[in-house]
Amino acid sequence: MVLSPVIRKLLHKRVVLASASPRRREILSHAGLRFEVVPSRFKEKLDKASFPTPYAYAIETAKQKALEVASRMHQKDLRAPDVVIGADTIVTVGGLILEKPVDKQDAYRMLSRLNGKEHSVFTGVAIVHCCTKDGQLDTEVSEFHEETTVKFSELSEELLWEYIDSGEPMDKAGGYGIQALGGMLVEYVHGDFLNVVGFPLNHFCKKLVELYYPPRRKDVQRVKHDSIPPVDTFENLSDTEQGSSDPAQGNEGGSHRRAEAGGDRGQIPAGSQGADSNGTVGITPQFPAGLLELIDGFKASKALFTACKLKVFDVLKDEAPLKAMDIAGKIDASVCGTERLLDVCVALGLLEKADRGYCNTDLADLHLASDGEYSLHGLAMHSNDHAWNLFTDLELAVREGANVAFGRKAEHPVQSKQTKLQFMRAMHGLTNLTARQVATAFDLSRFTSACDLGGCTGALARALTQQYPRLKVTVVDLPEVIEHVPCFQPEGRQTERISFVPGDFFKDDLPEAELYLLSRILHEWPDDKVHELLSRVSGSCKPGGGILVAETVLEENRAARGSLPASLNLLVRTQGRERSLPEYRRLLEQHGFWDVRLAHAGDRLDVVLGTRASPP
Ligand SMILES: Cc1cn([C@@H]2O[C@H](COP(=O)(O)OP(=O)(O)OP(=O)(O)O)[C@@H](O)[C@H]2O)c(=O)[nH]c1=O
Repeated sequence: MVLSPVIRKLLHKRVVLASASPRRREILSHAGLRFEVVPSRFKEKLDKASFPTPYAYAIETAKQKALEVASRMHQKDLRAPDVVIGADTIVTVGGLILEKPVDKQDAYRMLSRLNGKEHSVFTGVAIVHCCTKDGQLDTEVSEFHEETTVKFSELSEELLWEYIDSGEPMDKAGGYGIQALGGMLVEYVHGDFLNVVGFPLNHFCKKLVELYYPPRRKDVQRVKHDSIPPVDTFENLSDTEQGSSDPAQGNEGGSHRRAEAGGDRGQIPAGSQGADSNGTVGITPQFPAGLLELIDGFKASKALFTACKLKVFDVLKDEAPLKAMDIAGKIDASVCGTERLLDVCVALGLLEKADRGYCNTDLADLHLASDGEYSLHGLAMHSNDHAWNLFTDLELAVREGANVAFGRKAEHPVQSKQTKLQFMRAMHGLTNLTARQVATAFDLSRFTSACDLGGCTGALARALTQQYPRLKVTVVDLPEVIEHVPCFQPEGRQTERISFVPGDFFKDDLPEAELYLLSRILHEWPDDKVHELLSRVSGSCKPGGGILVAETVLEENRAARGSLPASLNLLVRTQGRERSLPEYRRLLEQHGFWDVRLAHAGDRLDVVLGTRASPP
């Protein structure tokens, strides 16, 4: 359960805690936050003397920890998380800053300094909002610190050494852990206890309120005291779109984000304030810009699809800058229509416009032109030509359920002749973007043979053979898919360790392999077919062999990161569905796989690995 709506603001973002501290992880997960943990590699050795105050040092260290993780993840995934949280806790006494002791003697020196005295514990926190623009990482840092005063009792040498010998002091600032044995050393605490433990949760929530519910202009005029509400009013904050839900887009937010259609989110629209007879200003809701963006979302998608279909990004990849008139000539379209479409693409961050004409952004060059390893042109076209039509029947699919919809409307993505190449293009681009992360989510070096069922163009097989020099991969897919595979072979990069076998994994014998791969396959099928397939895999897989399932795994409350629209996609198109980890675990265990583990493989994909147990 999440008590604070402001924590809920982060639930649909990819949040990363840049810390190895188990205490921070525990405090934040108890608060209901969902996040990944990526410990920072930033070395804590900034020059303390160069900071005006101890907390300035802690804040800077926290910031560097978070920025290191943001930039590492951005380099690795080509996309940074939405929010990275870094923290640093220090203890100060008599003008000295104490961090974690390096050995027992150091712990003794620290504890002796604290013995019988008051000291301060500071935690600096950095909340880094990230966005990727034209392939570059853009960050916006919010930071704060919290101070707590702690007094130690007079402690004997014997007690100090006994405490040191317990091993507790070694990974803790100041050489003690107030939450455990160290609590016995403490006479009193003034301030936030959790701040001493390593994370000032209360101040963190206040900071989020400040970021996610920026004060409206009229409130700023009327409220003289601190505009951040005390923590006991968090529950009163509405979770509807009151003001910016994204600090990087709010009034105080970063200039790096696009301006909102519909105006400044933090402003009250003209004419919406009314004074009553007492002269009190009435409360009018803020302009729901986020909601309008959602209502208009389909128009933005359609503009992107149309520009892809008309090959605008291909034209501009070959030759740029070009004026609207020249582009219109090349794509055989009207000048006025083309100009409007191009301007929308500029507003969507897909094109750039200068005096000399329009150019692709890096994003469009990389992903929206139809060639290139990481092109998503095929996916955009598949969405335009198929998903779009199916979604017009979403209401029907919701009313009647997937089973009914399947019989009447759905088609297997590769069954229709006209669509199979386009579908292959869509899958190829998408798989290329995630294949390396799937291949490296677990160490698969113990396997020497793998079979990729429904492996389509072999994009995952290629990443696997690149990663594991001993591995041979057999790709099984329908004959009409395999027939087109040569169109997708990157020149000069064929490998003898990949073979393609035409076949139907529901009917034909599965090739022998130590590891079976099912990437984005299981979600396509209803439960009975999933059982049928897993039982065939289980029958072919020898004890000790493995099964690797790449899917978007639903979080506990079924809200997967950014993948909810995809689950509707399955509803309108197939009888399949996304599943949670317990569901995958149960499925695999039912078919004789044990030690089922999960790893994330980037933004929208997870990997589940199971090992074939010996038959009883
Ligand atoms: C005073 C006190 C500190 N701590 C721990 O001390 C570490 C501080 O070190 P840090 O450098 O801020 O963090 P880290 O553990 O190195 O992790 P990282 O964030 O990766 O740098 C954190 O763990 C805190 O909980 C306690 O557990 N209890 C206490 O009473």
